[in-house]
This record gives sequence, structure tokens and C-alpha cells, in this order.
Amino acid sequence: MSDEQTGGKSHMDNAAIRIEGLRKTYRGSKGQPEKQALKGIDLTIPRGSVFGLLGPNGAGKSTLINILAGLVVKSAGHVSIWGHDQDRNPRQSRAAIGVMPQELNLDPFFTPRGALEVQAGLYGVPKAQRRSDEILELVGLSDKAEAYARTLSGGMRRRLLLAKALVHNPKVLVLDEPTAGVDIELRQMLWANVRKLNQQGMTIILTTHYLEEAQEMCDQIAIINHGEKIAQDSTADLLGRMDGRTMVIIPDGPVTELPATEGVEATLRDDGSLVLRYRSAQTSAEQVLESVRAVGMRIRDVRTEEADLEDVFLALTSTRAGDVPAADLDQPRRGLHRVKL
Ligand SMILES: Nc1ncnc2c1ncn2[C@@H]1O[C@H](COP(=O)(O)OP(=O)(O)OP(=O)(O)O)[C@@H](O)[C@H]1O
Repeated sequence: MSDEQTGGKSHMDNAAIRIEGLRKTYRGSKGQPEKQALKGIDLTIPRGSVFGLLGPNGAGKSTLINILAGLVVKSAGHVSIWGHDQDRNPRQSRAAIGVMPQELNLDPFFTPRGALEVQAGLYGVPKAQRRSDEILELVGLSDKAEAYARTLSGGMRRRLLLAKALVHNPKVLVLDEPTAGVDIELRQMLWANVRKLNQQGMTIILTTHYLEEAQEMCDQIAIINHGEKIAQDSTADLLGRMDGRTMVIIPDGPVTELPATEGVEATLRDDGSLVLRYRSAQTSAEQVLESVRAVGMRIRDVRTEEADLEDVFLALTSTRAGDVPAADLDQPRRGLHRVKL
């Protein structure tokens, strides 16, 4: 829509990423059948967001990211990055995006500073505009600037990958599973950097298997499964779709009988607390409390728990993509099986 109509200025498209009808079919080899990794994805990622791309193993996340990065050639569809159509303006669209990959693919003979300089060269960043020291400082590698990559720890290599993704000051930064297998300290450093870069105006896209992380970091989330997008919404609205509630009661005295009210599922935890699950659309908190009083239980303390992203995720991915009409999203979780992330 943009470049061709505006002579490359692209001011009509104000999305960070616009994807339309994106398909990828990997050719089969050695007797393997072909694989449809992406089956027609439409996705618009707003500028300035921290956007989460979620999906179980094999959903197609890496394929999508690799297409954005220009590492995998799409089979069909349109991709535009910061208003630059990937096919018509490959150079501009590539310059607008930086990707921190999953794999630690670093040349062992480069020092961090050397690696950044080479990367800057690849992106045609003029010497005067290079910010290697500033970036090394940001990722906490200043004191390792001259160390060979092969002597860096796994955590330091990851930081160097982030640094490399930043050399050309991209508008959009993609982090592919950035915290898989990293320690808490590095994870905190990564998130602090992500927040800082986002505050400076960078759009961030991250894939993660850690739902709490997506919940904490992302303002919008898309879920893909079996190569199809099955949900996209603000994190708050996605969570708001679930009306499952959990009430936890600390009884005042031993529990001799569990409440047995329809619509309330009661279980006792080892620590003596009583867990009551219910749907807020069908059962009120008052009815839940009544069911507790009805069995003569006295309440010392009570708290409630909201549905979390895992509930949404399980509800959405527990059947094949496309089989879950939006109206069914609020159905109770009973009968759904867990999907391993
Ligand atoms: N080069 C390839 N050739 C053939 N099939 C591939 C290739 N790369 C990926 N696939 C297949 O395409 C599907 C999507 O893979 P992809 O790596 O994009 O998923 P993912 O969501 O990133 O999973 P993960 O979280 O495990 O990285 C999978 O079924 C995978 O086996």
C-alpha cells in the first residue's frame, strides 16, 4: 500500500510491521513431505509497542521472524517494515529492523568491539555514526570489548548478540526467545534494556515461551499455532476474555466437609487452604462464600486470583487453530488438555 504509492516515502503506513497473507511452505526433502509453516498470517504491529509473539513449539514463530529478518524467503504474502515493502524496498526494510537470534552464532575470532564494527560495516553505518562503545556499555560488555568471543560466557555472548542487533539503530528490535536458558541476572538486564530502548521509541517484538514474561513485558500479544494466528489483542483484553476465578480461603479451624455447590469446584491444598474455582459470569463471589458457610466453615482470610495468560493460552491452543470460535473462549477449561510450551 505504501511505498509504491508514495514514491518510497511511505508516510501512509504508520505501523511498525504490517504482514498480509504471509505463507511459507518448506519444500520436503529426503522423502519428507512439504511443510506449511505459515498458512496466511495477517498481523499489524503498532509503532512504539512491546509486542509478544507466542505459540507452542513448531507454531511458526521463528519462520515468521526469519522472514522479517530477510533470512527466510516467504512463499506468498506482503511484509512491510516501518512502511517499507520488503520486496520493493529491501534495503530500507532491512535497515529498519534488528534481530537478536536464538542461536549463539558468533565468530569466535572477533572481539565484541570488532564484531560490532563488522556488523556496522555490513549495514553501511558510516564510521562517524558508529556507537560501538555506547552499545557495549548498554549491554554491560565494556570491560570485555577486546576479549575474543570464544572466551565469553554464554550470557555475555547473548549480550553481544543484542548489541549486534542494535548497531544500525533499528526502528524495530526483534528478540527471538531472548531468555531461554539464561540466568536471572541476565534476564533482568535484558528486560531493563528492552524497557529503556522502548522508552526511547524503539518498537520491540519478542517471542517467548514464558507466559509470565509476556504478561509482564508486552502491551500487545499475538498467539500463533499451526502456522495460523489465533488471537491478537492487548494483553489486558486477552486476559479479560477469561472469566475463570479462583478464590483461596484460609479456614478458621479444621475442614471436615468441602462445599458442594454447582458451579464451584472446591479442592483442599496441603497447607490447609481451600481453593474454589468458579466462572464469574455464572457464579458470584457471594454465592461462593455462601457455599463455604453452608458447610459450617468459618473464614479466617480470603483472596482471589485472576486468570493469567496461561489460561488464555491453554484455551486457545488446546484445539487445532481455527477451531475455536471467539464466543467459545469463555467456556470452562474442563476437558481442555494442556499444551506443553
Ligand atoms: N528449514 C525447514 N525445513 C522444513 N521444515 C521446517 C524448516 N524450518 C522449520 N520447519 C518446520 O516448520 C514448522 C514451524 O517451525 P518454526 O521453527 O517456525 O516454529 P517455532 O514456532 O519457531 O518453534 P520453536 O519455538 O520450537 O522455535 C515446524 O513444523 C518446523 O518443523
